[in-house]
Amino acid sequence: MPVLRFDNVSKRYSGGHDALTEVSFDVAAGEMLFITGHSGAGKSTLLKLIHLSERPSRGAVLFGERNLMKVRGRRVPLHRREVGVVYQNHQLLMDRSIYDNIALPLILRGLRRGDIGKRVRGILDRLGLGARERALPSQLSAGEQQRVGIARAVVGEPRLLVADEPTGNLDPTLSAEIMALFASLPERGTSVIVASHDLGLVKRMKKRVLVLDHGRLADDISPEDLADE
Ligand SMILES: Nc1ncnc2c1ncn2[C@@H]1O[C@H](COP(=O)(O)OP(=O)(O)OP(=O)(O)O)[C@@H](O)[C@H]1O
Repeated sequence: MPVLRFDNVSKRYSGGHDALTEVSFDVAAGEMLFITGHSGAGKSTLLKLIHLSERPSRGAVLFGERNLMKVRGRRVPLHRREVGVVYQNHQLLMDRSIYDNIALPLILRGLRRGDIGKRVRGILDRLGLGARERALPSQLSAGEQQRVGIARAVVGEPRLLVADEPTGNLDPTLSAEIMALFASLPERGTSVIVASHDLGLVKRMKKRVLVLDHGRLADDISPEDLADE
């Protein structure tokens, strides 16, 4: 069963603008893919439908067997536990330490302190931030802050990670590092969807690419086809 299915999804914003039109695709468990397209093509809107910041106007978004149309009220935060989100502006709590920023989702979930410590330190070490856990976000570089945002999104071991232009502000070396980190998540059971308009980066990763054009799915390119270009 796919981890995610878009079934003929359209999204019209209240002003009457069609951001997505009849978009259908599946994401397999353990798959990583990119969504690309021009500015305004609908990439962010598509991701917002997955973590329920927006709702489709027509069609269905299925997360495993869950029809997201039916997820309302108290069930929204429960759904979001299974979907990690990485933004370009990582929205860290600037007055809390790196450790606290990453631990927060686990504290909210009521995990035991010992378990939280193990998980947070594990992810900090993997991201090369082990020595910085007591630092404040303002004491870190932009790339380090972005890694903290990613750590926070993956510390709860979500089934799906969605990232919206996650390397937008970063230099090529850091972008490559972050992409390598994303690419390592599927083997740990997390599927990954990355929206990016950086075509060079998307091509280098050699993953499946969905191309949006004015809200329509214009292409669904397999990694093999990318390699041939
Ligand atoms: N809240 C909103 N209300 C009305 N229109 C919106 C809203 N959010 C986005 N749009 C419009 O929907 C279209 C798709 O926007 P979206 O942000 O999904 O595109 P995008 O591909 O992510 O663009 P970018 O690469 O510039 O971030 C755009 O024309 C945008 O102006």
